[in-house]
Amino acid sequence: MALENPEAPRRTGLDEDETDSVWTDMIDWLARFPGGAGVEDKVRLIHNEAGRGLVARGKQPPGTTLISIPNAALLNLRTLRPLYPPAFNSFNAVQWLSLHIALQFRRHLGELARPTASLARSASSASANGGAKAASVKDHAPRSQKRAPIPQDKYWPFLASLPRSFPTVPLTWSLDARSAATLEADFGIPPEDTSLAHLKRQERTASVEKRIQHRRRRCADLKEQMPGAVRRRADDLERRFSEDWHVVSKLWATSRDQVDGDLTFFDFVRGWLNVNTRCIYFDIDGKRENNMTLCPVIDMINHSPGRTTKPDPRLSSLTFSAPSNASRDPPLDDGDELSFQYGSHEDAFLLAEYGFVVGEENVYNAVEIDQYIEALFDAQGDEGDLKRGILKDEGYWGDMTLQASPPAAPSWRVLVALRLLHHRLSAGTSSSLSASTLAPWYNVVSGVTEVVSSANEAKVRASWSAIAQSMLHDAEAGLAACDHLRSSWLREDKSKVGDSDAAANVTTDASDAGTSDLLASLDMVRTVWTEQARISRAVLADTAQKP
Ligand SMILES: C[S@@+](CC[C@H](N)C(=O)[O-])C[C@H]1O[C@@H](n2cnc3c(N)ncnc32)[C@H](O)[C@@H]1O
Repeated sequence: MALENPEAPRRTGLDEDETDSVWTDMIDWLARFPGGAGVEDKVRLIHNEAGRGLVARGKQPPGTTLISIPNAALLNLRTLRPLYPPAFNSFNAVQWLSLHIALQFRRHLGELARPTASLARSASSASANGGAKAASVKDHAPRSQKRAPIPQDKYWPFLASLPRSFPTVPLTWSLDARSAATLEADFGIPPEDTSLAHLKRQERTASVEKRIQHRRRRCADLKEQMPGAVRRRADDLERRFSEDWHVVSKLWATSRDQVDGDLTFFDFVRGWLNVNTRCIYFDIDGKRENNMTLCPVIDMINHSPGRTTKPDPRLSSLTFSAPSNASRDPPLDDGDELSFQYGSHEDAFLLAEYGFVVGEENVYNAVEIDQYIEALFDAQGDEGDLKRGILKDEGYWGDMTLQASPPAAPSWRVLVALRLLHHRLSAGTSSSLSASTLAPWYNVVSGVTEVVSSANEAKVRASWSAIAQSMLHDAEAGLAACDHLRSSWLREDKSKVGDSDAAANVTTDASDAGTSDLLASLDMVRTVWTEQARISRAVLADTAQKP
């Protein structure tokens, strides 16, 4: 769970008609809580390239409280615990919230099929400019709710507003790229899982099977185009997801008779991605990892890099206010979108965790060069290993980047590593090092001197410039591969539309094939490559200017 920045929330997007009724129901439900009325007095819901968002109703004076959601309407460990038997107490917040959403989706919505759900929805989910609304609630009509309510239904009017698919999140590509049998094996899904059984049935249904195969291929293509930094983060997210699924499904297997409901793998995926993209830091006096909450309405606020205004927990509510006089965030005029910074995150992180990118405006964008630097140390053999150990001991190993924001340059950590790399040790010192051998380097690290030596500095510069060149080369190859893939998808879709035109009563077309969400995803991957190229070029240009 990406909670290193306490202010981080997470994601969504819907079709307008459906959203509006779901939104109205949620606002009515909130009004039943003491302090929960008047949510729409100062804000209103909009739909834009980020999915849904909130804008100010009228000019809002600095510091005005715009939204105030009572603590009782927040969904977190504190409010969830009373709804479940003690057997579930061992769950952490992510696991419990994900399970709860999964059970509620299944109970109120029934089968949320994968991947045809995203196929059916995808055409309307991506905006004309190539952005993708994160998800839709229109995937499935709600089941009629004739059954008697159970305690766990308490938050349904809020949960009904949550997205049910996350087409631009790499975890979705990774799952959609696999067959039911592979998923079953990879995630230890029990054979009786109804969502997997549904997918297996679809795989055997001639009319759907082709589209599933088609999407599977494209998702595999998308995965292949991911830059290393996205891949690393996406792998990490998948590992966290998988661990939570195992913990929850294991306990569920022995305690399912204590709670009304059916847990399925794909519902859990949706629950987990909602938690990961929408939770807001909120202190419930628990372990740090559990200090998080889902929060109606405030979870509709989108991300803007650099904003300092954040959701603000008060004694009995979670609030969001117009930027204060002291803030450098722009004041809110009528129709201006509310936003805050989910964290100081680069696009690779935003894509892997939340399914969107910002592009050039993201001041945190940087190019990861750990692998390249590691290779340079490897090439020095024992001496390189020794130096790597020193960097680790001193806390300088890893997280080495080329940075865009000004001036474009390698990070301090890169300089520290490269200065040590090029500070050659005399023969025989590779097993034991005296302080004096390393003194010139330590002097630079501690700021006593600026460079180890001019010769060392020249080699350092040559290294980083070679690395930037290599990163630029990789980025250009990545961009070309994305463009090639895009053209081949479009060509393939065009020929499909032609085929279906020819066979007049065949309904399959490009939109059915889920083209727009995949294209939007590809554009996001492309943006990360574009940023890598831009930053590498800027570093090279800056290097060239220096004597
Ligand atoms: C907390 S929700 C915000 C509300 C969301 N837009 C919705 O429709 O429910 C976070 C999600 O919104 C979308 N999002 C947030 N900020 C964005 C941005 N600057 N650009 C594009 N999408 C954004 C992403 O899908 C993200 O995962």
